[in-house]
Amino acid sequence: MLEELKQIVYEANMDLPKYGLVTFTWGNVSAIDREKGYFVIKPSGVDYDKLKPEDMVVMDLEGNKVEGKYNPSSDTATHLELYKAFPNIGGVVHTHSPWATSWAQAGRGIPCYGTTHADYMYGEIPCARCLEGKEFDEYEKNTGLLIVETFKEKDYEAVPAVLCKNHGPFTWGKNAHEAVHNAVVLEEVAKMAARCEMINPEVKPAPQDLQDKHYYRKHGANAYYGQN
Ligand SMILES: O=C(CO)[C@@H](O)[C@H](O)COP(=O)(O)O
Repeated sequence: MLEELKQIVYEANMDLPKYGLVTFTWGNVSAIDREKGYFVIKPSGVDYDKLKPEDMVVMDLEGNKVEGKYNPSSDTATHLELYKAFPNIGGVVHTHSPWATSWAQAGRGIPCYGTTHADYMYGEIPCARCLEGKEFDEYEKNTGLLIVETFKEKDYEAVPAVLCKNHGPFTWGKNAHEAVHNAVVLEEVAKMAARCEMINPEVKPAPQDLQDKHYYRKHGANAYYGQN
């Protein structure tokens, strides 16, 4: 079942080590078929160099495993909450990519310091707070709900990325390939922003007109946040 989507998710997962976003098994990609009501995700704890397309795990939208010899990724419940809350996304990525994870561990969102950031993400990339107390009882589900809460006043399509404090980044897109692309962009932007602050600790975000111009030029007339 869903063999084509398994192949897509397998290839997207293999892009994570290809772009230097993961070490060992520290990451996962999924994609959803909303018409069929299933999503496909990487299996938990399987080394990337041993992964095969047929190893991908098929889940329903209640979080039940439908097909697959392995357990689904430990972050599956987070992916599911994002699919439920963000209707226009088709793929989700989670990694521990070093620069984005460093911002997450520092508990800071990433300001927009330049055009590379502005071309892909509108304004600051937020850092969601860390879970507390009993919230850890349903860790992965509540991580997803916390991301959704963080985007209550933000356009998830204009900022397809979030940092989870003391954990790491999640990105999304209209499909798995775009979600991986956004994960690569996030890591590069996180690296540049950290170095920018090292070079000039007084640095300020890029002028709003520059941010608007670059985001608008790439995403079209209705792209400005809040002007749709
Ligand atoms: O955040 C974590 C663990 O801290 C997970 O993302 C793992 O790094 C990947 O887990 P699997 O996808 O292999 O279950």
